Amino acid sequence: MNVVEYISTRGEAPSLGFRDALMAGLARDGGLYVPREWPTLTKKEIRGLRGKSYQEIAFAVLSPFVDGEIAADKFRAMIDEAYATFKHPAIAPLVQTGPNSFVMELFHGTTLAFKDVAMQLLARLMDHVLAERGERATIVGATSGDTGGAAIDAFAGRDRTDIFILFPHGKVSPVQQHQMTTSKASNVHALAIEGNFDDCQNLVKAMFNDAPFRDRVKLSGVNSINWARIMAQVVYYFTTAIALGGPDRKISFTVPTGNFGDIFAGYVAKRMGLPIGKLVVATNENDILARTLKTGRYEMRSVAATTSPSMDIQISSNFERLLFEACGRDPAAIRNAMNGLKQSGAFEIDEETLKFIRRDFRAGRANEKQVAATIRETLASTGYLLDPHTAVGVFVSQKFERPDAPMVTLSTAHPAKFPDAVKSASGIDPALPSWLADLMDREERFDILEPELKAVEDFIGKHARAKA
Ligand SMILES: Cc1ncc(COP(=O)(O)O)c(C=O)c1O
Ligand SMILES: N[C@@H](CCOP(=O)(O)O)C(=O)O
Repeated sequence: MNVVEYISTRGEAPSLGFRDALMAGLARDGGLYVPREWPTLTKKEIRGLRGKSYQEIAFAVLSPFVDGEIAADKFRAMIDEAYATFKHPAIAPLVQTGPNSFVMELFHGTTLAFKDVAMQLLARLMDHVLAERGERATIVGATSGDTGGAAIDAFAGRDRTDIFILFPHGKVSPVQQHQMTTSKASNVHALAIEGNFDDCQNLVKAMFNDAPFRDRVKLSGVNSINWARIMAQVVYYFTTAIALGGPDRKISFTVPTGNFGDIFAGYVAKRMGLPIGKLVVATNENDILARTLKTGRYEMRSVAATTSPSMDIQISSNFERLLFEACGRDPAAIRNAMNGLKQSGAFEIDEETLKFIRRDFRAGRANEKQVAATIRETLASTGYLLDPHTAVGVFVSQKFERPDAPMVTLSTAHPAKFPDAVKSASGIDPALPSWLADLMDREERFDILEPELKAVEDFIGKHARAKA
């Protein structure tokens, strides 16, 4: 029996070991996998990580989750390979922007967004498990712009997988679109869906909930519904806190938030024993999470297009993982909440559960004017150029800075991914790095589909090479 078992938030799917949870993506009852118990590191063990490289810390923090299901030397080699693709030796370097404020740059991977950090490792983990089992898989993902590019980059040309990325047609930045549509690899399929990100994500979940289809094409997922995505994102909370004096000092983090995966990884770091002050949820005008923390009512509204399109999201998948924690891991409560969401687009959070959430989390929103002003003012005062998602974070973080705990805002994307918004706010046209310099001239290849499950399943069924 595994020491670390993964259980579904909805309580009606089998519990799994690490490799099966990795390949499953979404649980068969529609829930999300979490470890039955959180592994912990003592303060002494965390102190022991001081002076170690990102890769060494990743190995120490992640091994308890992998739980011996992948041989230690192989896992270590995957970590080294994954982070050798990064252009900065620190992987997630820190930049000081004020006396006690910092930006953690997560955009030094090949596709210039924080998604590369987890995706490069995920692709290697999946490849390893598929090779070991002599199997193939069909990978699906929904994207509001960044997950798609990172997944395509990480899986392109891998012969055990075909990857199908659903993105909202016309609602991602031109750079993001080209990152998804110009791959020459025959196992890559970019699907422009006539809808918004939530439609794409609903389609992905519907495919997982269609058991015959799921089994027929051997479906697996690369969104943060997949536990391994969250797990890999836990590492940079540790590296950053350690660099700033942790675990002997509490550090707070502000996270530009959409699907709640990145900030949930911060919560996991805290549960593992890392002293974290507050975790601040920063939303753009699509502020369902900020409203929820304030009112206790999770209520969907229509999605507004903003200059931070990757966060134009209403259904934050990973909020389900936090709710599961906050309600005492009661799967029936999660099933009720999710049924409410499906039927009426809303659910209420009871007082106790809300109190639990508010103990660790704070939330705020930035409107479009505030985002542009933050880009402009940060450039003027520090010479540092923010992308619009990071600007949402920096704006919100200012409300929660305290003299007793350094505040770190996660910089989730490079400004060159969103040149129009950055130029209009700052006058600067940020250049793409050398390996992407000709990106916008590369030939595009994508298919356009209606947001209908049958159309998407038919397309995938026709092109996927994994067959039961
Ligand atoms: C640039 C950027 N910032 C922030 C987010 C929000 O992250 P999360 O969905 O993990 O909350 C996303 C998308 O997920 C993103 O692409
Ligand atoms: N902002 C994301 C949305 C999907 O998030 P994920 O973390 O669940 O993959 C994107 O850029 O696609």
